[in-house]
Amino acid sequence: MLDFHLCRTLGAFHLDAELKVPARGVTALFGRSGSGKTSILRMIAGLDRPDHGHLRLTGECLIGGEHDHWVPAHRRNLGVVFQEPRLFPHYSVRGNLCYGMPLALTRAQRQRNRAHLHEIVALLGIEDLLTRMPGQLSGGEARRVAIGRALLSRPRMLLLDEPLTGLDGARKQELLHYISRLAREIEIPILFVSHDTRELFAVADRLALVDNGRITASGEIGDMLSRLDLAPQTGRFEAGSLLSAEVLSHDETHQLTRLGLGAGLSLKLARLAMPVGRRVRLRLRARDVSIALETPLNTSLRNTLPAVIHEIESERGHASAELVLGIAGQRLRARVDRLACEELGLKVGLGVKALISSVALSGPDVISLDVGDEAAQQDEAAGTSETTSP
Ligand SMILES: Nc1ncnc2c1ncn2[C@@H]1O[C@H](COP(=O)(O)OP(=O)(O)OP(=O)(O)O)[C@@H](O)[C@H]1O
Repeated sequence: MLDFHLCRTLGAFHLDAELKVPARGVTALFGRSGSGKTSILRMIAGLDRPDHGHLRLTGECLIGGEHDHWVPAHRRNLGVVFQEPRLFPHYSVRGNLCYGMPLALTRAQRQRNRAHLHEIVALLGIEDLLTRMPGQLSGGEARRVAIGRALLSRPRMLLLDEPLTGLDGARKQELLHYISRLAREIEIPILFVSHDTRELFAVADRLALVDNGRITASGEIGDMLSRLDLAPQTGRFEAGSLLSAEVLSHDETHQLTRLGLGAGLSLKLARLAMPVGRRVRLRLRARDVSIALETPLNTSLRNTLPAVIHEIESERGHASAELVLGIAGQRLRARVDRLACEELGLKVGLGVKALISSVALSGPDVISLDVGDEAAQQDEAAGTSETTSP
């Protein structure tokens, strides 16, 4: 468990942040620029001291408590990666990686360190960079090395402060891929600071919303993104849902993949390079979900799912209304015209059909939840995975 209540006054800014979350998987601190995310992270890392408060990590008190503890940064055993990679310019990549590794006095310890180095280097895809100097690395490569260096010190938690800032689209996707892979393959919990919902979708398991120095809500990422009351903070344009699904089959003729949502429901989208049986997380934007009262005839939409309306929010001054639908025990957000809402008589408890275009969904909207995806994708490419027709 990560449990803190940290208070600090920074000029005119008052931080009073309280959070209790399980110390496993990826927890994202999400909020606008200037909301206080970095200040919270720095106090957790031990780089700044709160005016008062407490911090406990897996039972150990690092700040506050009965004896007013203050464990200094170097004794907290946390791996911290900032926006800037901060590598040592005069050390090679290998030198940087080995810098914080635990001292190895015996042969067995040296072997353990070596095995750990190989494991992390492979996980981050930096095998070919080991002899380079930091000045010869791209922005994304330097950040992967910084994350590797933090992990090799065997931290009990990894703190990432907007590690994707300043990278272009392709480099960002690449680094996100490595971070989400790390999150699934290492057992170290990650606290991830971000102000980009796309990053959250790709890596976070839990979300804590930071607003004006306070943590205003926290919870499982799918629940948080589908909560209408949090829309002003989670972002109206990118409003959507995260659904859990499983690859059921591929239709090679039409280049489609069928994903099972549970309760016998499924939806089709463009062919994914993932084997049958793969568990995935699927992002569906609210604006890509339409509503009908009956299953429409003669439509180009390939996905018609029975749903029940759980919530409706229609704000004056907006042309659209926000809906939360229940589908196979999951929450799905939809955005429809207010006029359509009135004309169709949509209300809470009504059974409807959710219509989703298969072309609204694409590869980047689907994240694998299982480890070893690359191997599976290579199998796929080699034609060795199981493939059936829908
Ligand atoms: N040393 C300081 N003195 C005065 N004000 C400060 C100081 N450090 C931070 N602040 C203020 O505290 C607030 C929170 O800053 P912080 O960097 O934690 O926000 P953030 O959410 O991480 O922002 P960003 O996403 O832009 O990095 C801001 O209003 C900032 O101006």
